[in-house]
Amino acid sequence: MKVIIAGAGAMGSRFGLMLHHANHEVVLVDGWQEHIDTINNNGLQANFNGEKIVENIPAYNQSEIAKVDFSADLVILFTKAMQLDSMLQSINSLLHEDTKVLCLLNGIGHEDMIKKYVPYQNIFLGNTMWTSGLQGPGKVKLFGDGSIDLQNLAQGQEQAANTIVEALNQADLNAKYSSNILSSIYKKACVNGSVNGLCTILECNIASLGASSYANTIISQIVDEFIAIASAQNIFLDKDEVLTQIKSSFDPETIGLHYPSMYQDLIDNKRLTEIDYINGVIVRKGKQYQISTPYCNFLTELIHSKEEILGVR
Ligand SMILES: NC(=O)C1=CN([C@@H]2O[C@H](COP(=O)(O)OP(=O)(O)OC[C@H]3O[C@@H](n4cnc5c(N)ncnc54)[C@H](OP(=O)(O)O)[C@@H]3O)[C@@H](O)[C@H]2O)C=CC1
Ligand SMILES: CC(C)(CO)C(=O)C(=O)O
Repeated sequence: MKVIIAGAGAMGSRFGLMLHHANHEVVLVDGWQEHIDTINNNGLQANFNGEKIVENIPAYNQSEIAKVDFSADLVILFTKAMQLDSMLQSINSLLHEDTKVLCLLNGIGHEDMIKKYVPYQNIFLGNTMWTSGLQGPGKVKLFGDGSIDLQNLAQGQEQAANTIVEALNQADLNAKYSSNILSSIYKKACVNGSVNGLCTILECNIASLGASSYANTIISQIVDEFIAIASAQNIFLDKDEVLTQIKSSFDPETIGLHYPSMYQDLIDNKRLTEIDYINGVIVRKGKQYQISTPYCNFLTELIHSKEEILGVR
């Protein structure tokens, strides 16, 4: 399959590398020129579960991708939420009528943005429990396991969704078709809404958060707020299932040693966070549905305060 990875940061690099290794024809697109140059000169270098590997994958700056002759079967969107609009503008001319576009960003509601650029029948939504971390331009550290859930947005595109699942599984990405992706996205957002903001404020990894005696109480309140907002939109979540998924992420054998992407953004790289697309969405929807969301509100305000203190905002 011919695949464009639109947003080749930590996660885009992981997916690009694994798909390329499985003989898919992959092109990486990103806005970070030093990263692009390093990949083109030295290959994409990875510490892959302790083993050093290099994949030679063509990489382009998003400002030049429109000139490239590459007719993709699949685009995987992996920017940060605040970069999604500009990436979609950059790749717009490469989307032909059959190009499927799969969104794997964290957060809620990205389909509203994607619909402006991509025909409805070509939009596929998903989420992933894979992790990744950039160690510098052209270098990623990959460990642990993960999974992907995805579904077609438009009715009648189930077969196309299953073709994407198959392509991802050829690369051992552990994908499965979801019959209720909106619920799955909310479930994943509960994980991010709990661990990303808290690990960033507390400056710890997921395992240390889980070991704190306060974690369960705080996380239970946050999850209640996500569930209330989801049910106001007829999206139903089982709280026990959600809490089990969150608790499984505490395990150092799964992703407990991972520092969430929000920590990587703010603490490691002094970049803005995606909080407005995770807990912030719950706060905004809470106002709309008149549902009180004090924990999400407080966490969103704390993260914005930290962005200000660190001179990022
Ligand atoms: N990291 C993870 O483990 C996981 C992340 N996700 C989600 O996947 C999506 C992509 O996240 P992720 O891959 O972590 O994003 P990254 O922060 O690694 O990369 C996103 C973009 O940020 C820019 N960038 C990143 N680091 C630097 C740097 N040091 N200097 C300059 N520019 C930089 C690059 O684009 P540009 O230069 O154009 O700004 C890059 O494409 C997000 O929605 C995230 O929440 C989901 C699951 C796990
Ligand atoms: C791995 C996980 C689930 C941790 O919250 C994530 O999505 C992230 O780092 O943003």
